[in-house]
Amino acid sequence: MIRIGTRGSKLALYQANKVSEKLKNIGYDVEIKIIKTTGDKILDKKLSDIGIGVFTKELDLALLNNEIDIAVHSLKDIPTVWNENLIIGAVLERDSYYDLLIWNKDKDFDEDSEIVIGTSSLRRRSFLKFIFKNAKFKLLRGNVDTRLRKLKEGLYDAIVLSEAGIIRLGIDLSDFKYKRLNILPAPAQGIIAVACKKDDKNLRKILEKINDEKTYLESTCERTALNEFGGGCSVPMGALAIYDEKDELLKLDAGVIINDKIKKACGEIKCKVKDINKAVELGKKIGKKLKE
Ligand SMILES: NCc1[nH]cc(CCC(=O)O)c1CC(=O)O
Repeated sequence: MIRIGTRGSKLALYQANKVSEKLKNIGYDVEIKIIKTTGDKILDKKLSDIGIGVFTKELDLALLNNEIDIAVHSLKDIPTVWNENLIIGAVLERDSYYDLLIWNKDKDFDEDSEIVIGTSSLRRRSFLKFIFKNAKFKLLRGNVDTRLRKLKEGLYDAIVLSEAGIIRLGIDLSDFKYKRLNILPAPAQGIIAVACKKDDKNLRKILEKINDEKTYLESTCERTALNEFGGGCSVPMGALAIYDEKDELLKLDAGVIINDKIKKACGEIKCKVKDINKAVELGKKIGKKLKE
């Protein structure tokens, strides 16, 4: 029996169920345990103000205390410097990495409008300032349903959500208007990750069987760039790595906002899909470039 730990939100449960299905398909029994995290309890603050690992801490402890065997997370919620005894044992194939801007149907605005945009993410706010120069930003926390309800109630002119979250929840956006934003996603956005204890050799072997190698390579590259630049969720950094399997070429685009200016860096490296060291090398190089 593999005990899966997860947060209790609909999105988290969807993600845990997806991992559960994959494990069942290869012959394992699973059980899902719900654990509340600090990020679920504190709903009136920006994520960057609550601290690092707000969505993982309680699940990390449950892993270390052997109350669960694996924990399922959105990879973008796992800090790059995390816990030396834990490891990402598998990632699932990436879903959409786009951010969506969503607004009420009866509303019209353009890039010069003085609109109020709801988001709790420093990255989204910082990058969007360059598109909507006169926009004001208002805190928006809570699960995806709550956020859409607040938009409908008119508390915001528009809000930003990840397309992956919307698709996973099967949310019908036909009551709204929306478009994909042309901004760099959070490192590892749209990726479901499975964590386990580093010394749990048996479990790591099992997780290897459900791991998507291309996604693992890409997310390692993005997360290395974030780690090299430093700061985790408290820096407005976006990064997107894409591996072309035919050409065996890994490309990374990254950007940060510093003092209201966008700094961008990009690069590429030839490598095999299993060559994680090359992904680390490229991530470090681009992270360093951004720092200069
Ligand atoms: N910040 C919370 C969070 N963490 C992961 C997702 C969705 C899944 C993903 O983008 O990987 C979301 C919601 C959102 O950003 O709209």
